Amino acid sequence: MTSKQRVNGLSTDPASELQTLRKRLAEADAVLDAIRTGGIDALFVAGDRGGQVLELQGAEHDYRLLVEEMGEGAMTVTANGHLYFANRRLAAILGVPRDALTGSTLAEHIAPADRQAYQDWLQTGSPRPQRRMELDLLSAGGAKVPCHLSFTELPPAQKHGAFSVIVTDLSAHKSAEEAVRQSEHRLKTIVENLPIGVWFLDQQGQITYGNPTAAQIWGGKDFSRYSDRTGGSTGGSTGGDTGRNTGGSTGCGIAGSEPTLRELAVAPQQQAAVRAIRHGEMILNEELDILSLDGSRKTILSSAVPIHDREGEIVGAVVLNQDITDRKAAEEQIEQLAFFDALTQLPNRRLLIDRLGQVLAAIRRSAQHGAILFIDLDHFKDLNDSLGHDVGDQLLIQVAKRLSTCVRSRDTVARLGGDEFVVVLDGLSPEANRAAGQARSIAAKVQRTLAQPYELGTYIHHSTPSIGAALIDATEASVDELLKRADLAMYQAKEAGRNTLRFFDPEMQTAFDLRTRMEAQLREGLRAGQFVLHYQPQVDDAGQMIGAEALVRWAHPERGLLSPATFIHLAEESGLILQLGEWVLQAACAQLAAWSQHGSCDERTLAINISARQFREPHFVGMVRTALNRYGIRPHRLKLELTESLLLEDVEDTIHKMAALRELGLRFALDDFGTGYSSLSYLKRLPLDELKIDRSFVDEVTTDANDAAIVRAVLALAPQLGLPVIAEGVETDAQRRFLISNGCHGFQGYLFGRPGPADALNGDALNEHA
Ligand SMILES: Nc1nc2c(ncn2[C@@H]2O[C@H](COP(=O)(O)O[C@H]3[C@@H](O)[C@H](n4cnc5c(=O)[nH]c(N)nc54)O[C@@H]3COP(=O)(O)O)[C@@H](O)[C@H]2O)c(=O)[nH]1
Repeated sequence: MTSKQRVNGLSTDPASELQTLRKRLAEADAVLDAIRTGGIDALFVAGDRGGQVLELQGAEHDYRLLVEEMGEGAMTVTANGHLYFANRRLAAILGVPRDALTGSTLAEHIAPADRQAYQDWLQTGSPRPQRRMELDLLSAGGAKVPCHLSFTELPPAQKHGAFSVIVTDLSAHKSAEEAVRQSEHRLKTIVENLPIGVWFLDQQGQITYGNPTAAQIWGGKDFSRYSDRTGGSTGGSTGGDTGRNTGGSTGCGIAGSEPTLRELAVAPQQQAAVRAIRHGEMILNEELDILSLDGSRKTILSSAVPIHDREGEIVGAVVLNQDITDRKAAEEQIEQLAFFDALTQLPNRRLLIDRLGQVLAAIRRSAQHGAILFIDLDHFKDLNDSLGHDVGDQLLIQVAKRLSTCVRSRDTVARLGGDEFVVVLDGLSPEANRAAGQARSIAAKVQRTLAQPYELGTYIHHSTPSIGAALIDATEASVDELLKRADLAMYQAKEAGRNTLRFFDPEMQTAFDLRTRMEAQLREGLRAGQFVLHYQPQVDDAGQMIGAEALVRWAHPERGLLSPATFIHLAEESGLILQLGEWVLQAACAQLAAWSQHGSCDERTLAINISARQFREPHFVGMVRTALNRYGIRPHRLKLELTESLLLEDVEDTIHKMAALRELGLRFALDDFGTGYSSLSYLKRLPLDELKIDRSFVDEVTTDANDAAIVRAVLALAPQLGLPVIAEGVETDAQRRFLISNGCHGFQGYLFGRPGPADALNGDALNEHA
């Protein structure tokens, strides 16, 4: 900007002269100020012979430019606090035009709360000391602008007591600082509240920070105290290993010279932090068992990451600890439940199969032998039934303990369920005979040990085991097959009179293979609908058909029509009888429904055989009810044939189920009567409708006096029990006549008709023998 001012000559009037002088002095002052502040580039000095223009140049001009262009605000202030110069930057900071700043007081630009500090300095007598202050200035809109102000008194030659102020706007700096502060706060809040223990360690391994979770994990309230007294370094040993992978992996493990800390520690090379600091290793999720300061044992996951400075030097480490004690306990509990029997704590079937797999693999490598002992307690069921399951459980627990004492710790003792136990022996002789001898002597020991009396509460119990043994060799037999072999041998032991040992042999193997094949075929047969029902008539003494017995047949695709004698036993053992029995029930109901369509057959009853396993099924009653409803059968037309042994198996269950079925309207026949040991008083408790004299008595009833006597006795007794009798297996007319003469009115046998398809039931044929 260019402006020119003129200095005029003086007037001669003293009063006006004084006034003019004053005015001129004020103007001069203003000019000088203008020169100082850069408002003037050139000066016209008037003289007698005109005037002269003086250009303002040089250092002062440079300084002025410098002050104008500088990035800081700058002002000069009179001794009493009025601004007489402000640079562009200051005007921008305050948002006030420069002209408006000149003449204003500095105090009015300072926020009220900060004014006093400035006032105090202002009132210090001249020369004032240089002073720096952080104050909030006020912008034109009244907003606070955080600034740094540097006050410097100007040399007295310039203006007495005047001072300059350099103003730095701290807004950006402050908000950056605030952002950093907030970020730090956020981070700290996160770290303090993390459910993971976090440690910071310096290069000496001293703890510089530990969050509350870290303290909690290690049972210390304030871990920082350990860092004060350690004097320890990463190189220092901190104690020995206290157990399985036991160790301190945190800073306290490194830094501690405290006895308690020594207890926590393990060999330094095991400590994650030490390895991170010493070797720059990054360690992730090492599982460690620790002893924390409060004495509790914990399992933690420990990770450590080295911290580097800008030059890449390791200056410490950050360690993370996660307490997984509860998780481990839960995992162990799950494993316990999944792999161990809850009653005896022995390995269960699943774990046994796994161990057996390992033993088999080892045997294939080593050419040694192993053996499986399949142990079943004799008459265990009787104990359970008579004294209750609690007492039975006590026996099983004691058996489990005794078994474990009979074998080496490397052998496996498992409980399969019920009263079945399995012992797996490995490391037996490579020579088969010797290995069998070894297995035999261990089995004998088991037998002796289990035969000792048991104290079951106040009761002394005697129990014996039946043991099946199978050698494990390097052949291709699978784990399942090996188990089945031992199982089979155990059944042989049972059949041999119990309390004995039987070895699986090759003949058994052939039978076993056959059985396995048959079982698979049976399963397939059921799936493919290969079963049919044949019907054998039951007649009265006039030869009139009163009903029939349904007898299942297997239409085997290769072997033709098979008698149930060849497969019922296997179906029962394999459990397939449940499926087969249900099919028979449905097919019989369907047949009864079909007969209902023909008025003459409408009153026929149909007897079906029920196996014990089927009858014991919890859903048996419901299954029968469903079948009756499905085919709309009048229940009294269906007769269930139950054997004596079935009825005696679990008396209470039998009575309960029979009563439920009787309520539905079903009828019952006692099959094979005379072959068992039924007590008559007991039979009276059962809701029976009919006795079937077993075919074995009928067979020789005319030739064998004993059989004749038995049959007579049964026929004499039955009316007293209120039960009609059917004699089965009647093949000759002589047999029929004997039976009729002794009061029998129901017959079944080849004499009246062989079992055959439904449409072969022929009333005329029956009448021949009437
Ligand atoms: N759980 C189930 N068991 C069933 C079922 N079907 C049959 N069976 C049982 O299988 C066993 C053998 O039955 P099967 O070969 O059919 O033999 C029966 C008759 O054919 C035979 N019988 C009948 N009359 C005579 C005769 O005059 N002589 C002679 N030698 N045999 C004859 O007797 C068998 C009937 O026995 P029973 O059941 O005891 O009345 C057999 O035990 C059947 O029970 C089934 O579906 N489920």
